[in-house]
Amino acid sequence: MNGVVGLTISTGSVRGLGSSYSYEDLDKIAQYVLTCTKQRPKIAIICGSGLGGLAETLSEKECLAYKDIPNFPVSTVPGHAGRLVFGKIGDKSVMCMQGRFHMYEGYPAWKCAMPVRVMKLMGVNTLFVTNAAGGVNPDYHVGDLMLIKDHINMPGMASNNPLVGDNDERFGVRFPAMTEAYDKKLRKLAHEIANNLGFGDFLRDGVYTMLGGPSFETIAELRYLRLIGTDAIGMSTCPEVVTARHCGMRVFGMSLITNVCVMDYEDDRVPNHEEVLETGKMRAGDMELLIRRLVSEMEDE
Ligand SMILES: O=P(O)(O)O[C@@H]1C[C@H](O)[C@@H](CO)O1
Ligand SMILES: Nc1nc2[nH]cnc2c(=O)[nH]1
Repeated sequence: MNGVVGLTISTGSVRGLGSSYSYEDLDKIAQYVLTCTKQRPKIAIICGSGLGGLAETLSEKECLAYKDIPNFPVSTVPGHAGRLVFGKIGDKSVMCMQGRFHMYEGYPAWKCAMPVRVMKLMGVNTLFVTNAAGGVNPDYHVGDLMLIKDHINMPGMASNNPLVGDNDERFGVRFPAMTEAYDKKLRKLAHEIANNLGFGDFLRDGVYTMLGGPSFETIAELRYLRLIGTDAIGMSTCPEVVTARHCGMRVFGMSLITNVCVMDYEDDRVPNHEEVLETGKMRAGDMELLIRRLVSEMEDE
C-alpha cells in the first residue's frame, strides 16, 4: 500500500476551526491513486445522484473503490457507487467520481472537497461537476438541464467553507476570488453543442444554491431562496467548486432538474430521493452525451 496507510491526518488548525489533510497527506494519496491506473487525466468529472452512468461509457475503463484508497472517505448515499473510474472519452483521458461526499453524511466541507485536491495533485486542471437539483425557478420543468452560471454557497456563507482553517499557499491564496467560478468559454461551447443536439428546449442557464440537507426545504425557505436569485437547489457541489477554483482549476457545472419545488401551501406533492433517482434515469443519457461532446470539443488548458 506504498506507505499511504501509515499517514496521519493532521489537524490543520490549532484554533480548532478547520481540520484537514496536509499537502503531503494529499500528495501521498494522489501518488497512490496514480499507481492504480495507466491514465494520466487532466479532466475530472464528479457524478451527481443517479448520474454515475457517464463513467460506464468510458473506454479503457479501470475502477478503484474509495474503500480501497487509504484515508479516502466512503460514499453512504443510494445512487453514489463510491469509486473512481478512469478511462477515455475519445482520445482524452478522464477520471470520474462515481459518487461524492455530502455534508449531510456528516462530512465537513473540507472533507467533501478533498478529492478535488487529490485530483489537482494528480495533474487534473479541469473539473466537471454534476448534480441532481430541485427547480425553484417557476419556468423550470422536471428533466431540464441547467448549466450552472453561478452559485450561492449557503453553508459557506455560515463559515462552513471548505477553505476555513490554515491556508497552504501551494494550493492557492488565502482569499480567492469567486467572481467567475464557472468558466464562460466552456458554458458558451456547451450551449452551442446542446443546440446542435436539439436540446435547446430543455437547456437552462441558472444559479445553483447549496443547502446543507438532508431534509428538503419548507415552503417558506423555498420562497426565500427564489427571492435571493436561486434557480435550482441541491446539497452538494459548492465545496468542490470553491476548492477547485482556489487551486486554479477550470470548472464547468451542470444540474439535472429532478423535481420541481412546491411553493404553494395548497399543493400536496412532496419531494423524495426516489423521484430524484428516477428522473436521473430519464435524462441521464442526454446529459452524458452533452458532457462527452464537450470533453471532446473543448480546448486543452
Ligand atoms: O450529489 P447530488 O447533489 O447530485 O445529490 C442530490 C442532493 C442530495 O444528495 C440528493 C437528494 O435527493 O440528491
Ligand atoms: N435541497 C434539495 N436538493 C435536491 N436535490 C434534488 N432535488 C432537491 C431538492 O428539491 N432540494
